[in-house]
Amino acid sequence: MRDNHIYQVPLLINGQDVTGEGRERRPIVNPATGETIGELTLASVADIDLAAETAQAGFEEWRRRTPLERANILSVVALAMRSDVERLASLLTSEQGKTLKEARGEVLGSADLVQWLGEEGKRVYGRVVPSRFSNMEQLVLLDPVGPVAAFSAWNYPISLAARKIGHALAAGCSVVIKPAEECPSAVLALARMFHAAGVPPAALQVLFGHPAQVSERLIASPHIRKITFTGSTSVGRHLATLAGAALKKVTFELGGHAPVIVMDDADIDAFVEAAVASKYRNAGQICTSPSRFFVHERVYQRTVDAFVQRAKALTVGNGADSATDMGPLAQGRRVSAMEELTHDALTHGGRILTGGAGRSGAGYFWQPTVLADVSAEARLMREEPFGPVAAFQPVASLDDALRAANSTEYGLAGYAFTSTIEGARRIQEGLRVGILGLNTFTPSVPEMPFAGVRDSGIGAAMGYEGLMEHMNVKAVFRAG
Ligand SMILES: NC(=O)c1ccc[n+]([C@@H]2O[C@H](COP(=O)([O-])OP(=O)(O)OC[C@H]3O[C@@H](n4cnc5c(N)ncnc54)[C@H](O)[C@@H]3O)[C@@H](O)[C@H]2O)c1
Ligand SMILES: O=S(=O)(O)c1ccc(CO)cc1
Repeated sequence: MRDNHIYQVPLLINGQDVTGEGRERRPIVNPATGETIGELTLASVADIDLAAETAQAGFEEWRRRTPLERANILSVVALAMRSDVERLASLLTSEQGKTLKEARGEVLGSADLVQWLGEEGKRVYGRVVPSRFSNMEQLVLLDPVGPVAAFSAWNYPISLAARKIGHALAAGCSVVIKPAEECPSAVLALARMFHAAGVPPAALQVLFGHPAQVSERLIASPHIRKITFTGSTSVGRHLATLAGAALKKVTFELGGHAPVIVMDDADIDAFVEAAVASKYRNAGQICTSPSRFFVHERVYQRTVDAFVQRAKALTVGNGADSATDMGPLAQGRRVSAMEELTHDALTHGGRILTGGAGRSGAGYFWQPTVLADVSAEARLMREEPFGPVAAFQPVASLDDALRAANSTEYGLAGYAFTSTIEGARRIQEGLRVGILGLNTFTPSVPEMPFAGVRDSGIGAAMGYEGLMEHMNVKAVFRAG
């Protein structure tokens, strides 16, 4: 007999809840307590194939809507998200672990994004190119690329799903999304809001399953024309191989290991306040999280001391508790990763100044951690921690800082704090990243592209550039 308190989460194929007999299920766990709170249905191979085939029909229907109609529907979705913010936020907190305040911010930011994408979809113009031939017009038309297979991650379940679904629908594409199995409920609720607002059931479907099986099957499907993925670089590399073999367009938003350069002319107090808030946001589980701090030796000790003092003041606990500043990590395996990286940093000469341990009792907790003097050989300086661990290293000059910052293959976000124009200009030119914050840790906004370089991604999300990733160009020569 099933426990009545454990809820069921279905797949959503062509507008129908799919939970039926014979399908595998997996538990949904609250990371703050370790308790099973729900159960998720996993797609069969037949479910995956049906979703892909249905997406083709959904595309034919959705692409015929005008950009204005599509924008109006997305605007209704944004309103629904805002008015249901408390329900969505509490689903995020109970399945992902983040604080309710962070969860509300995620929902409201995602609503803004969905609305902005719909609006921007009205401005995806083609071009008239002056012709070199008389009696002929040369036009560049933009067509939606077709059904999209989207894979989103567990750190920002609503935000990442809203990005994937919002881009595809605003561009006129249909989408099959496979969100993270760990935190499914808020994304399913979001998908239902799109349908309620007027998106045809076949144009947006939600699959959960065995990730490798779902991606292999969808990427190979003749109906799917584009792949978009957010997750680790290693999985991205694997999906890139599959997409390459099938000649499908891709957008990949992968890992990052953001360097932070702090020069001796920076406003240290302002830096520390912003840096601690940014480092421990979402328990450090953000691809743009600042993680390697290269601080000029003249202000190193002062900076580290002030950072540690603020980090120690954070209250760690269940995200549902209003006193909590930082919730648990999303899964037990993230705690193991923090243990391994911290231990390795210590064996490479690093010093723990605060944190460095979990919490006794249930739940996947790891204290806000600061490590000083971590050597370049430590894994922590080369591998993305994706958790609440900050590593500090002193540097003697801006050249040294840039060299250290550019020493990994990642290239997502980077940050630098300096008060000189000359320093800012050298950093702008020298830091190998796709997103640069100068004297700020401002997170992503809808109107700016979000794009990693090197091992951090291919293509862009958000901004005009994100929509263009979902379009094909058609060159038309019209004679007569
Ligand atoms: N860029 C981001 O926003 C982001 C988000 C989450 C995780 N990560 C990365 O993930 C690492 C740790 O998390 P993880 O171990 O869960 O990473 P992961 O790459 O294994 O998983 C991330 C997401 O990808 C999905 N996934 C995994 N294998 C897949 C496959 N073969 N096909 C399709 N989807 C697949 C998972 O369901 C999960 O939601 C971190 O080090 C970080 O680099 C990055
Ligand atoms: O909260 S945001 O800064 O918008 C943000 C950035 C990146 C990601 C992907 O990890 C999620 C949220």
